[in-house]
Amino acid sequence: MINPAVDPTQSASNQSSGTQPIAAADGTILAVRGLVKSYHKNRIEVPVLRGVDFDIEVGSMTSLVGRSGSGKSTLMHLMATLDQPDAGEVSFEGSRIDNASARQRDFYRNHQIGMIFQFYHLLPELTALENVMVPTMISRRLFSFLRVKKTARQRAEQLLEMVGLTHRTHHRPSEMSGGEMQRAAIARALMNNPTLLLADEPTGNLDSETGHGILELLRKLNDENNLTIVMITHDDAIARQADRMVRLENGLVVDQGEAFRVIR
Ligand SMILES: Nc1ncnc2c1ncn2[C@@H]1O[C@H](COP(=O)(O)OP(=O)(O)OP(=O)(O)O)[C@@H](O)[C@H]1O
Repeated sequence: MINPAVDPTQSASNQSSGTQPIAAADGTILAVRGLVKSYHKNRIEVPVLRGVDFDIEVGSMTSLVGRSGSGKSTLMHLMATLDQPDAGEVSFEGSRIDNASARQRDFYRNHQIGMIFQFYHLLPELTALENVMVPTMISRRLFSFLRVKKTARQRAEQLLEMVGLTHRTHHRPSEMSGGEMQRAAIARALMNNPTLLLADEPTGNLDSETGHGILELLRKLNDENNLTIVMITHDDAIARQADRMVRLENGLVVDQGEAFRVIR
C-alpha cells in the first residue's frame, strides 16, 4: 500500500515540510487564538466568530460541530487561509499563517493541508485519475509538471488504489456514485502529501452506509498514517468517532469535550 506521507514528486527540500509533521513543542499542529470574524450585510454587521480558541494536536482526529449558521465553515475557511480574520491568529506548526504572504499561504494550501467538501468539487470534464493529479498540476509550472508527470500519475494511481477506486480510474464524476466521488476527492486531497486534512461535511451528501465507509477511510488515514484531521459534521454518530469534539455556539467554542474514542 502507498504511504501517503511520501510524495515522490516532491524535491527533498520540499519534503522537509511535508513528510514529518513539525509540531510546536507542545505537540500542537494548528493553534487558533482569539479568532473574530463578522460579515456585513446591507451595512449591518453580522458577527459570526467572537473569539475562538482551540488547539489541534498532531495526529489527532477532531470533529467540529454546532448548529447550522454557527460559523463552522467560516472557521474552517480561516484555518485554510481562504479568508482572513478580523482579529486573532492561526498558527500552523508553530508559525502564524493568517498574516503570511500570499506565496506562503499558497504553499500552505497546496502542500501542507488537504481539503475535502460535502459536494466533492471534482472537475466534471476530468477523469478520477486526472482529478487526483490536479494539485500537482496547479502547484507547478508547465515544464516542471511535465518533468514529474509520470511519477505523479503513478502516485495518483496508487492513491486511487488506496481509497478503493482502481475500477473508476478512467471514469468522469458523472459516471461515479457520491461515495466514489468523495473517495476520489480524498485521493486528490492527499496528492501533495499534506499533514493536515480539513473536511467540511465529508459525509453530508451521502447515505448513512456510504458515509460510514468514508469515515472508516478517514479513520484509517488517521490511525495508520498519522494524518491529522479536522472534520465538520452535523451527524452526532459521525462526530463521536473522532478523538475529540469541538462545539461552536454563539461564535465561541463552548465545549472542547474530553478526548474519547468510541469506535477504534
Ligand atoms: N460570505 C458571506 N457573506 C455574508 N454572510 C455570510 C457569508 N458566509 C457566511 N455567512 C453567514 O455567516 C454565518 C455562519 O455561516 P457558516 O457557513 O460559517 O455556518 P455553518 O455553521 O458552517 O453553517 P451550516 O452548518 O449550515 O453549513 C451564517 O449566518 C451565514 O449566513
